[in-house]
Amino acid sequence: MTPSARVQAAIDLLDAVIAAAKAQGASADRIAADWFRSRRFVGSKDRRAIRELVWSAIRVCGEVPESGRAAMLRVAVADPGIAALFDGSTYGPAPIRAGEVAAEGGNAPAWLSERLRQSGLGEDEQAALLGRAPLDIRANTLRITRDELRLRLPVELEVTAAPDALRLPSGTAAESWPEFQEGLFEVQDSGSQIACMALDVKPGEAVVDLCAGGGGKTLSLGAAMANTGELLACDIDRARLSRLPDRAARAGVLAQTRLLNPGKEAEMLADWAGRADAVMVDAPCSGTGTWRRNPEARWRLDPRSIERYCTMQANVLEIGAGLVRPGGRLTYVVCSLIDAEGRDRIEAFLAAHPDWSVAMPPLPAGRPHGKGWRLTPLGDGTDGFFFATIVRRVN
Ligand SMILES: C[S@@+](CC[C@H](N)C(=O)[O-])C[C@H]1O[C@@H](n2cnc3c(N)ncnc32)[C@H](O)[C@@H]1O
Repeated sequence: MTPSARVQAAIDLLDAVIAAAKAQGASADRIAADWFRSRRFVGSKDRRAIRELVWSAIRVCGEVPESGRAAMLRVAVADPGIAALFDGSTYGPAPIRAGEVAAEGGNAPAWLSERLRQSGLGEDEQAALLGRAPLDIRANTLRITRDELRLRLPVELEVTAAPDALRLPSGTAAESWPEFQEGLFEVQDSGSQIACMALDVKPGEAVVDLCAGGGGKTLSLGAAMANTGELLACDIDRARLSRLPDRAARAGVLAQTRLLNPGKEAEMLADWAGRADAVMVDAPCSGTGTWRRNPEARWRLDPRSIERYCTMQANVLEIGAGLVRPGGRLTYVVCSLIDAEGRDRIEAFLAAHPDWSVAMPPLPAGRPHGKGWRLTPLGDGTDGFFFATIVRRVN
């Protein structure tokens, strides 16, 4: 493909990504995968270049762009090399017309940028939410230590603040390595690893991961428990939870799973009521801390979606709290940096439940935020997280 044809291909793909974002359809990753699958003639170098162009355009457009062309024109504003490729050549984009308007730049839709500002994130912190994420892995301590793993892997690795984490360059295909198939490591952002440390689980404890999804945090908790005690992973999403048993088998983690019916969670967990030593509540959230991985997610949010997440978060926090024994603890986690979803949720919970108090263990990165803890891409090189560990008073 010529460089101009790559730009036109990126414009076409962006049109599909924008339409899906407006209709709450498939993610940009999914759309790109399907798009390339139906164009097998596009070689791997061209694919990489097209993806690069598409994701650059998604990153620079704060508001949902009118069209793929308008989005690519925003890239061209800052990059004369791209502007020159609007040359009208065969398969290339038509030349830029006098007065043709590029999509609006910025970090996020204006209302969302303002919510982040009110949550203490300035322009530089917001810009860092749109950087490129490295690939962090976690040595599976059931099988190997971080140092031993480092010696076995074929690449240069950085260590991060999380004690079992190693950092690889963005886009490394680590899941194709034999060491991954052997369960020696998991792919997990260092911030997520540190959020798990906040629950401080110990061998022999009875632990529930209430919103386990595909089990990213369950596997980390199982390793910290050295596979002793009880570990129950729950979710209301059958498809997500069904991925957990295979992952747990590969990692050698012993965990039970339980699919919950929405609205009947407490009933279906009656055997755990007031019994858990520790509960992880990795709540559903707007994901503003994960834009490095899926920057187009910011085009899908509106103020009502944040409210809906807050309602779900209050619900799972109550359900999780009902499982904790007197003297036991709960870690509430969101990968969002909007205070309504993090800091304010914990404050509201504590105000309504005087028998609970905050008890954060020492952590290797991040800083206090309200009654909890915050990690950010700019400050910590991790995804953005808010989390807080709270303890139920012994009566
Ligand atoms: C942030 S994701 C979890 C990610 C997962 N813990 C991990 O580390 O990979 C939030 C999860 O909460 C689940 N969820 C939403 N409402 C729930 C409820 N009422 N009870 C249990 N899980 C719920 C969602 O299905 C989703 O999988």
